[in-house]
Amino acid sequence: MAITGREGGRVKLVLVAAAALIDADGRVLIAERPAGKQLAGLWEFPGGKVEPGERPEDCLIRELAEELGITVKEACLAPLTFASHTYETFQLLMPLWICRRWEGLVQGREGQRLAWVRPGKLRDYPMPPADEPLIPALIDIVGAGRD
Ligand SMILES: Nc1nc2c([nH]c(=O)n2[C@@H]2O[C@H](COP(=O)(O)OP(=O)(O)OP(=O)(O)O)[C@@H](O)[C@H]2O)c(=O)[nH]1
Ligand SMILES: [Mg+2]
Repeated sequence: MAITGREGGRVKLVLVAAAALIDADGRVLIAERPAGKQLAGLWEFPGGKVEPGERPEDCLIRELAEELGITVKEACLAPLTFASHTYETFQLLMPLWICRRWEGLVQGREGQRLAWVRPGKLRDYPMPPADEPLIPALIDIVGAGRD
């Protein structure tokens, strides 16, 4: 049988590379999607769409520089888990890497608000539906946090 989407039609697959940056206190960085973008106001992991012909790791390093102003070495990215979520108009496939080392100061380069959050508190921040299933993997690897 042919591979079909939820409606029985063809599915548009969108590949997004994302990172969970972890600080020395075991907090995870999330960023608020700016007004005007799809899913505005929701908190997400930094990252973005993989361009045609681009390696996902190169995409993530590029997006972390563009969005946060930091330099990340590929050796400092470890695969953690992935999201596969059926949105109305596309199928999101989003590998999530964990990163504990980077160069530079993390800043919201695109005007987005940032928050460093203990994994056990991530549910206090509204996230895209694709992201909720990723939280247990973060709690497993980092711990829920003290408070
Ligand atoms: N970066 C990121 N995108 C996510 C997450 N969860 C999630 O559903 N998405 C979706 O994945 C897609 C990636 O979008 P993006 O806006 O980050 O892509 P981008 O950085 O390349 O921006 P652009 O397309 O505006 O240039 C969006 O449809 C977004 O809603 C997440 O945790 N992080
Ligand atoms: Mg992005």
